[in-house]
Amino acid sequence: MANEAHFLSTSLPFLSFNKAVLPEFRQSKGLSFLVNSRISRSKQTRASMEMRGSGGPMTSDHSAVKIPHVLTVAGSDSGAGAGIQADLKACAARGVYCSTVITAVTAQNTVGVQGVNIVPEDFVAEQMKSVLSDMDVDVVKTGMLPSIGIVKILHQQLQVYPVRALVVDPVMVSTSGDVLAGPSILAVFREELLPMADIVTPNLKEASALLDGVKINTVSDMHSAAKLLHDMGPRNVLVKGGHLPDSLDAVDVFFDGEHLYELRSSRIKTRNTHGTGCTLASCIAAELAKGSSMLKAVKASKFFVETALDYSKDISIGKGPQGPFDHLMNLKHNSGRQVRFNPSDLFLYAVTDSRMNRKWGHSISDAVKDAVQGGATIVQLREKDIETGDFLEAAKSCLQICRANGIPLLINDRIDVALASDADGVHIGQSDMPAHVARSLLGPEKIIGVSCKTPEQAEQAWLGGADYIGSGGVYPTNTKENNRTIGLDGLKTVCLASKLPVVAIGGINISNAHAVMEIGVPNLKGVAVVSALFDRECVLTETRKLHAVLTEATAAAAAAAK
Ligand SMILES: Cc1ncc(COP(=O)(O)OP(=O)(O)O)c(N)n1
Ligand SMILES: Cc1ncsc1CCOP(=O)(O)O
Ligand SMILES: [Mg+2]
Repeated sequence: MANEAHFLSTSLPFLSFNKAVLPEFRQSKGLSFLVNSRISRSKQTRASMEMRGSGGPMTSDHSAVKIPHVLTVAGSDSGAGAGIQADLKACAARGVYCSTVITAVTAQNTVGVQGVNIVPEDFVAEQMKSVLSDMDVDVVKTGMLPSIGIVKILHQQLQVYPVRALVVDPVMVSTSGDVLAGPSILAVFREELLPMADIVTPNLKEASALLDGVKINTVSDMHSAAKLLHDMGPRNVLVKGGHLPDSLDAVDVFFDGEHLYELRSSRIKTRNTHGTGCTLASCIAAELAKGSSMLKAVKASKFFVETALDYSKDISIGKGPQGPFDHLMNLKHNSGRQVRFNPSDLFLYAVTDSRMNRKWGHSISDAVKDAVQGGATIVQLREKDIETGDFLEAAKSCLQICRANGIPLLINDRIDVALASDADGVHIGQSDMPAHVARSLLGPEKIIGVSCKTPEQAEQAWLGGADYIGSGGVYPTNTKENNRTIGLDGLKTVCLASKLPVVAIGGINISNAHAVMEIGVPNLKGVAVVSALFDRECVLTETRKLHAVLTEATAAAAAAAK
């Protein structure tokens, strides 16, 4: 294995630069030559392919699970902000398998591109064949295609091994301004690559280059460019306006041949934008591989990039002007988090209601004290009709009770009250500010819960950095007006789609809590209740009863799972 892993060497030149593009690359000093260790590699690959083809153990495994698969055909970025490395991270973040065909190896960092070494065309072809002949690729995404021959190879291979979609990011210039595919390649991009593409995603410079230098300075110019590019053959066009002068928003123009859409998102002020184009295209490919429509894939990808940029705006990697960002959004979101949220805290989630407390003559802090003593594992103050000052005072006194009992206290809707009282977090709904904005305001250590009725909302909550979701109304309720009931089936659908732990809410009480917990989905961690605890004379007794029911239900579920 050691000799096979030996890929870089100083002896044999693997390839000289392609003559057509040579002048456009900056020559680097002391470039390593790629050495040919192909013979033993390809033998091994062929051997394993033959084994699969002959119906060996791999092909007879009927229980195998198909995972959405993107193949990226792109260049390697040693700084790992863009290129193949960005594609791998983006696909991983979107839950999709990503295989790779490397077209060029670049030496680059946050300062710029110091060197480029193109992989020989026959070896690009060999990589492509290895993957496409063996693996069930759904979508191919292209990035840096540095020679005419490589574009032609892609064309041929996709004839032999058709895939569901081709996403073309027509990479020509890096974010640092270095040329990655020069003018000589434009003709083959126009004539062979674009007609094959299901979507092409140029930035303004690339769109202009593909359109013979036409000026694109306004959103209206972007509309015209999208239409002209569409005439070249791709099924869809996304012209990215990230570099549009004088624009407060980041506006992209999407054209599907019929309708033009302006897709806007807030412009994030950060130096960490290296690799956004690669990431966006990979994310679109990943969403298509999962079965999304094109417009939905584009919108989800734009939101993903915006969220990742927002999370990563303050990270510092490298000394140059263009830093990479954190695709997995962990550097800020998770690491350094001192008190990590424990999903089992969702077990018996008590949500207060001032109207009910008034009805029974309970103060908020007495009601919370009783719920905590009765076994509540987390408390949310949902005070819809009190003054801000009173809310803050209530939050401070309830916080003392909860802290003394080691129980988190969350504030419903009011991020300002959560910040001012130093509560443990917030619970926000779909009409409140997005989770990622709440996360920016609250920082990495606070708990954020989001109400979700659909798998899509659950995905957005996860992307936005939420810790859990609340899903319901499971049953009809009088506590929240005009609230759609999703039933046990709706709850189960959301739980199965959610990457976050879930607490069920809406009309849950001691008679039906067992049925809720019985749906048997591991990330359903508990129930959130208002009236079953607080619209009662004795909060302590009711909480104890519900705790007992939940304990019984969980024990029964554990026994059934054995
Ligand atoms: C745990 C939990 N889940 C859902 C909700 C509902 O929040 P929201 O949709 O914002 O509605 P209001 O509670 O604000 O009326 C919740 N509060 N807690
Ligand atoms: C706040 C909320 N969100 C969805 S249903 C609901 C009300 C739950 O109250 P109850 O437990 O009294 O039905
Ligand atoms: Mg709310």
